[in-house]
Amino acid sequence: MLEVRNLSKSFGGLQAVSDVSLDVPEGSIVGLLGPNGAGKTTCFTMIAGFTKPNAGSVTFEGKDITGLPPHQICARGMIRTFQIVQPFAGLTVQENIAVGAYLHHHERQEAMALARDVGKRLGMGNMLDRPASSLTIAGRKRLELARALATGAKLLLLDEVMAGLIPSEINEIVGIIRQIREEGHTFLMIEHVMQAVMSLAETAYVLNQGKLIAHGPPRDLVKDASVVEAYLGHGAAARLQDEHHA
Ligand SMILES: Nc1ncnc2c1ncn2[C@@H]1O[C@H](COP(=O)(O)OP(=O)(O)OP(=O)(O)O)[C@@H](O)[C@H]1O
Repeated sequence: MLEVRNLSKSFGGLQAVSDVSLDVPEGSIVGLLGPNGAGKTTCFTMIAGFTKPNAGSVTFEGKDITGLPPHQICARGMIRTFQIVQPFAGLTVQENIAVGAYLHHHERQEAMALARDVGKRLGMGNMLDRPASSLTIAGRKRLELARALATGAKLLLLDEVMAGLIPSEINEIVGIIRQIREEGHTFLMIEHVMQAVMSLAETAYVLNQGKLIAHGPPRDLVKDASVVEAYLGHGAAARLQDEHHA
């Protein structure tokens, strides 16, 4: 569904993303992992059209979308969410979800009806009339997912949707993502919460210093020496092995 080929981006002298290629098959959940500053968000901004790559291509459902602006990419069915959710504080939850629905439904009544349906599907039925400013962080994360779904997106790029949540809230969002996937959606997710990646993603790509260093099932990646070293520093894999044998 999504094919990223040889994507690169530099900021001044800093090579933030270097020759990254990845695939997201339809119906899958794919993780994008890596330590802070690895280049994950920069990849997202290029895939979703917020930043133009210096080189490489992005193909969505067989069509080249490299360099298209975000609203055109969104209209084709791919949307990104943001780590820090900033709803329109003066609007209700339903009105906030409707902001997404307006992409394909220009009549207020239709957009609001779709927003109500999506909100209910995501367990927000009893909060629709509340001001968005009253939502907890977990509520805001649900709202962000609901607004993304209301655009009619088929592929969702989730940027650290679990960040700032307590374990019970993480479990709730994991359940919601599973449900959305079963409804036929596809995900590429940046995520630091390994418990969530392990239980959701079939496969994940690991970036370090802008380059892809590994990819495969998350269960294998956490045992991969290059991945352990990227997160914990040079020599960490050997030290962990020694401690394990001691
Ligand atoms: N607009 C920008 N201008 C200059 N440098 C940037 C810009 N955006 C990102 N960078 C740099 O590019 C590198 C990759 O950043 P990026 O935000 O993509 O990493 P990340 O993997 O998403 O990190 P985190 O997990 O901390 O969000 C970092 O060194 C960052 O400082």
